[in-house]
Amino acid sequence: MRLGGRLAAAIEVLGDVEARRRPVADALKDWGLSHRFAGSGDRAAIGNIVYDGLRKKRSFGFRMGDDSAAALGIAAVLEGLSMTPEALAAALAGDRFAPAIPPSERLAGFVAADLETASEAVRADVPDWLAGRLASGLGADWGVEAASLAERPPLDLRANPLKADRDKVLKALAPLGATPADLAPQGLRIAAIEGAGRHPNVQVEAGFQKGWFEVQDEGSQLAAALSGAKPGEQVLDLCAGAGGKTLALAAMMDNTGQIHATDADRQRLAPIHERLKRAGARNVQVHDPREDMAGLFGGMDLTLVDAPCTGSGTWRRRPDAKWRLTESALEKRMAEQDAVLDRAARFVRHGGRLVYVTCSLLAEENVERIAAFLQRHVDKGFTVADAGARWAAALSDNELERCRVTPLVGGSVLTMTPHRTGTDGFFFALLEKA
Ligand SMILES: C[S@@+](CC[C@H](N)C(=O)[O-])C[C@H]1O[C@@H](n2cnc3c(N)ncnc32)[C@H](O)[C@@H]1O
Repeated sequence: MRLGGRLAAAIEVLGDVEARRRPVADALKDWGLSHRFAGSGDRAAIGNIVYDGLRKKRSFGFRMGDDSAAALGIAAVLEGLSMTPEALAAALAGDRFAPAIPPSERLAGFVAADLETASEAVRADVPDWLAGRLASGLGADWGVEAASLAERPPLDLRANPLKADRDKVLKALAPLGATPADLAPQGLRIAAIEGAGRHPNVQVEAGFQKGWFEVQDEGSQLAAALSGAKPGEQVLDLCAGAGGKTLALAAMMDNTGQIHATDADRQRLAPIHERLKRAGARNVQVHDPREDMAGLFGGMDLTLVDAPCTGSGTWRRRPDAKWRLTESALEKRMAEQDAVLDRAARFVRHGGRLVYVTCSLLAEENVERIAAFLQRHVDKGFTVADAGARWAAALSDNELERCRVTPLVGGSVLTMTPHRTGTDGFFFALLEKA
């Protein structure tokens, strides 16, 4: 396909996402199924236009003076492929599959538009109703922080020391451009894609099949590392999902002690079995959601709540979620977070730790949930540990400023963001039970 056909396809998918308020991955998959002639390079290029258009939907709409699917697709091509309006017009000339494009003076207006005259929510590429909420979670520079959620993300991997050390994985993946991650000790990074490129499919690599590495955002790796899981401990991963953090914990514990992994959703949990096998993790017992786990009450050294959340910290990877999020969905997540924290508290032994993680940057899902938990459990002996000190102990001096540390009742909690930490947005809190 030439650029015109790719752009037309992207506009069709953007229209579908908008009209049916459906996940972008589903819309792209459907388009692929009904256009089997499109090769993998075409699909990647179409995907880039669609994702870029959704990431910057508001600022592109402002600069184009139009937020239709066509305007967003054209803006994404101009910016994503660094094309001038003239170069775009020339590339589409004579292409019968190309969409109509606005007159060149309007495209010149897009290039010259001054975003400084736009509202902060437009500059940050977020819905208006979320602006104040992001500000209370991220502080005065929330606009810059939120805008970084509209950039293309890197592909992050975690070497699995149960099977291979990081140097070995780096060597194997050097041809794919993998480099050591900045902060996570086992992390590797393949930079964000440029132009019409695409990330390599690392899951077909022999090293992946042999369990040498996993795909995991560096923020998720750091959250697992900060939990301080140690060999020999009893650990409960209560919201294990497909096991991203479970696998990281198993490696930290060097396959000793015991991790109990479960999730409310059997379908989400299902892939964990295959992943554990491939990673060589042998200290994990997976519990069906229907199982009665009362036998573990009061027995865990570490209970991890990787809570269900709005996922606002992952908008780089799932930009459609940013526009679909509603206040009622946020309230529902908050109620789930309270419920799962209350359940988790029952498993923590005296002297044990309760770790709460979200991939959200909204204070309502983060620091406010911890504050509400402490109020509900005022007589249970939970205190907030100094997560900032844990971060400082784990990283070198010049990296201390890389995450946001918020003091909270005698301790502190952490927020990682694409802008500061170069990771997805994550919140981390650790409570200790006296
Ligand atoms: C952020 S995801 C977990 C991701 C996973 N830990 C990882 O690292 O790959 C949150 C998970 O919480 C689960 N969940 C939601 N409510 C729950 C509850 N009340 N108890 C346990 N799990 C729950 C969801 O099914 C979902 O899989």
